[in-house]
Amino acid sequence: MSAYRMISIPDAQDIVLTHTQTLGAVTVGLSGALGRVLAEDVRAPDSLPPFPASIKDGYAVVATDGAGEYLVIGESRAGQLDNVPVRPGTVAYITTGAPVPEGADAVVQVEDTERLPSGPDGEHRVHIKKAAKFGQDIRPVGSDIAEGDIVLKAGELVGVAEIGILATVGAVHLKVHSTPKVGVLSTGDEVVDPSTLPLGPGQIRDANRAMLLAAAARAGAEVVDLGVARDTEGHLEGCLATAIERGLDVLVTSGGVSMGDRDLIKPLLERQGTIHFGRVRMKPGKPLTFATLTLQEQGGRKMLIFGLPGNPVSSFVCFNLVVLPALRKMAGWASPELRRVAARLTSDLKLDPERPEYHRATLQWSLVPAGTRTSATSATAASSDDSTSPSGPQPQPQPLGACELWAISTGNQISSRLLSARSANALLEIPSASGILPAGSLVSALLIDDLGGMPVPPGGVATTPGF
Ligand SMILES: Nc1nc2c(c(=O)[nH]1)N[C@H]1C(S)=C(S)[C@@H](COP(=O)(O)OP(=O)(O)OC[C@H]3O[C@@H](n4cnc5c(N)ncnc54)[C@H](O)[C@@H]3O)O[C@H]1N2
Ligand code: MOO
Repeated sequence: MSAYRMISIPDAQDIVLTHTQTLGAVTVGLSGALGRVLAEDVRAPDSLPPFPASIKDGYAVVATDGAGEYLVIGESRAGQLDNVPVRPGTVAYITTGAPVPEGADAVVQVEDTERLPSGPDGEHRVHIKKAAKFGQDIRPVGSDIAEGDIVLKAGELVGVAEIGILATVGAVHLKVHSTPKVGVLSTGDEVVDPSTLPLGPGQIRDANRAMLLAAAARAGAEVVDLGVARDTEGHLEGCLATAIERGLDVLVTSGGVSMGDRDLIKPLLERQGTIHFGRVRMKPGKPLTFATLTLQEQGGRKMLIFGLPGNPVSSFVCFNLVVLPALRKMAGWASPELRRVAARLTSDLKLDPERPEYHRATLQWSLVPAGTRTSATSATAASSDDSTSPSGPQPQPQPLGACELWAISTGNQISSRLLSARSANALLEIPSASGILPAGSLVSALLIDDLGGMPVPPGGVATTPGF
């Protein structure tokens, strides 16, 4: 009988986030800001465009002049202009993005003009064929960004477009939240380096360390590979001491948290820190353990320790559900939880009467044609339980109907089978109950990957008319 009370998943997540502090701010250069959370508002020091700018290649004119033949008194090109004012009865050649010369109040695109032969004195003349409206094809000063505008707020995540926005406003030194330093340690005498070939008796290759290092790195963390701890108290203690010395914010271990006599993680954490929970009602991941260590010798700072179960899928699921939100909170995310969407099952799922299950699935967007009711039968017909060839409901021709996400199971969900996480972009939240959840049922799905890479259904996704 375990000494640890079994707690619910939301309680476990709350406990973790309560013990997680958002890290302070550091200054980084523009290219270092990608994926980071801003720690201060960013304002525009000047307007964009900084001058009235032409939207077209053409002629800068005085709108009230109307159509007719005009003298071209100069030109304004992006980056250089003649500084000759445009007076009524004259025009200036202008290129896209160039400053509209003083006196001009409209631009006529080159397609609505005809260049006339130069006169004997070499003067350029042009026939403006269409009268312009005041302000036509001119971007006024500050029409894209006004001076003093807050272009990005503290708490915003910097993505690719945000890098462009920051560059536009000249923000090349940025205050962003620090990202956590995360160490990953595997445990177990049977666990050997991935390069081992052939395997010795009883050995298995270390899948968790590489996977969890990758997961932490993708979450933006600075990662530290702590290797593999042998199943002895002494070696494990030594590994923990190294983790402390390395100044980690977070230590993630895998294995050694269950009920075996060589499952040494919980006893170690009990001796050196505080265990906040040691069992969670979830499948997979039941022995998930969370502890904090107060490091007196480092100013009393706290290190978070996640003892993930050794089964690779359990590690994968627990990382996503509890470690990732903690890393996000540390890095400044205001809402660090995984995002939920609704999806329909493409196949029946067997329910677990004891534990709610996080069923790995690949979400795929598809159309339900107008007038077609989603039913268990139609969904089952298109379902696949085979992780090697995910396929969903066939796309239907127009008209457009409801847009739905379909959840395609990755197959056998045993927690040793990491192939059940292959191509998974969601964890389906399947409540604990007896019996079968039929295909076509609507379930909630936690996103664990970018939906931009979701599979395209056989035959492609029907397009919107006009695209
Ligand atoms: N008597 C009980 N036994 C078990 C229980 C229980 O409640 N009572 N819970 C089971 C559940 S659920 C899980 S999950 C596992 C978790 O066990 P541990 O965290 O102690 O993990 P290990 O025993 O060290 O390893 C489990 C499994 O995973 C393999 N493994 C470990 N590390 C790695 C690695 N880095 N890469 C790849 N594979 C790894 C290991 O060889 C084992 O096969 O406990 C159940 N037992
Ligand atoms: O909870 Mo364990 O992670 O089922 O295999």
